[in-house]
Amino acid sequence: MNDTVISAKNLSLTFETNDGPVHALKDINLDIAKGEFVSFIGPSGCGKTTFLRCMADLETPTGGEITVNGVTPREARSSRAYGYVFQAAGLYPWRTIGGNIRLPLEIMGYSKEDQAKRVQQVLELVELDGFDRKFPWQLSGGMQQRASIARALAFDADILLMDEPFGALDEIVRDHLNEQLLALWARTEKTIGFVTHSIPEAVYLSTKIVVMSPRPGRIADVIGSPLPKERPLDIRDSPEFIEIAHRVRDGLREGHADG
Ligand SMILES: Nc1ncnc2c1ncn2[C@@H]1O[C@H](COP(=O)(O)OP(=O)(O)OP(=O)(O)O)[C@@H](O)[C@H]1O
Repeated sequence: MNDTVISAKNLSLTFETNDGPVHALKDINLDIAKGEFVSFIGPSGCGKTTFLRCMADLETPTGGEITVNGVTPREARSSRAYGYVFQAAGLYPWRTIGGNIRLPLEIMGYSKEDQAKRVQQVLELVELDGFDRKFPWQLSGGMQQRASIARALAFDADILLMDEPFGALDEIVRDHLNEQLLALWARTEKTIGFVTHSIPEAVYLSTKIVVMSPRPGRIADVIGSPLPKERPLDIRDSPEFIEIAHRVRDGLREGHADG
């Protein structure tokens, strides 16, 4: 059985700018299997966001190939294969939390009844039940980010692409959201692509960590995690965790040395 969900082969993307070409991605080869939690980590400008945007059909590669569920990102997008969570929660302030989550469902033409059912389901998944009538500004930053995850989950896509969703939050809130995201992933068995700058976050969440390096943006190391699926927060003190974190750090250092 072929369970590859995302496959990049010699994927490249060069932006033509006034200052000359920027090689945001060069010869990226990576397969992501169904149900994996894959983090992308690397210094600013190494192409993490660009890679995620290529998967989501928000950017067009200039070389190589990328498929999502065996088809082009464009086709996958029109079959609603993925939900996308941006760095900032990006909720509309004039819509309630329920209204924000409902928006993609309205656009997709779900019935009113189905919309209400799905909003309720995803609010429960992110532990925000009861908050559907609140406005975004009535919620904390962490709750807003959860609402934005709920919005990406609303149409039940199998793939969730998340671009540094917790970057702006303090560490305690982030820890809590990391735990909740892992629980949600375990429950829903979705395939997740996750951009982060944090080594502990990448190691805690992932089944696979992709270390990237800049100029040109490329993959420096791919680290499979031997950690069990069940991960209490204190797993971060275990020797296995610390060993993977070291390897990620080494990969990041090598990338910097090249630059
Ligand atoms: N639309 C664009 N036009 C020109 N250059 C771009 C564009 N988008 C990204 N880049 C450049 O491509 C490179 C990769 O950018 P990208 O945002 O993917 O990096 P990143 O690893 O996600 O960075 P960060 O961690 O800061 O978010 C950078 O040099 C960036 O300046």
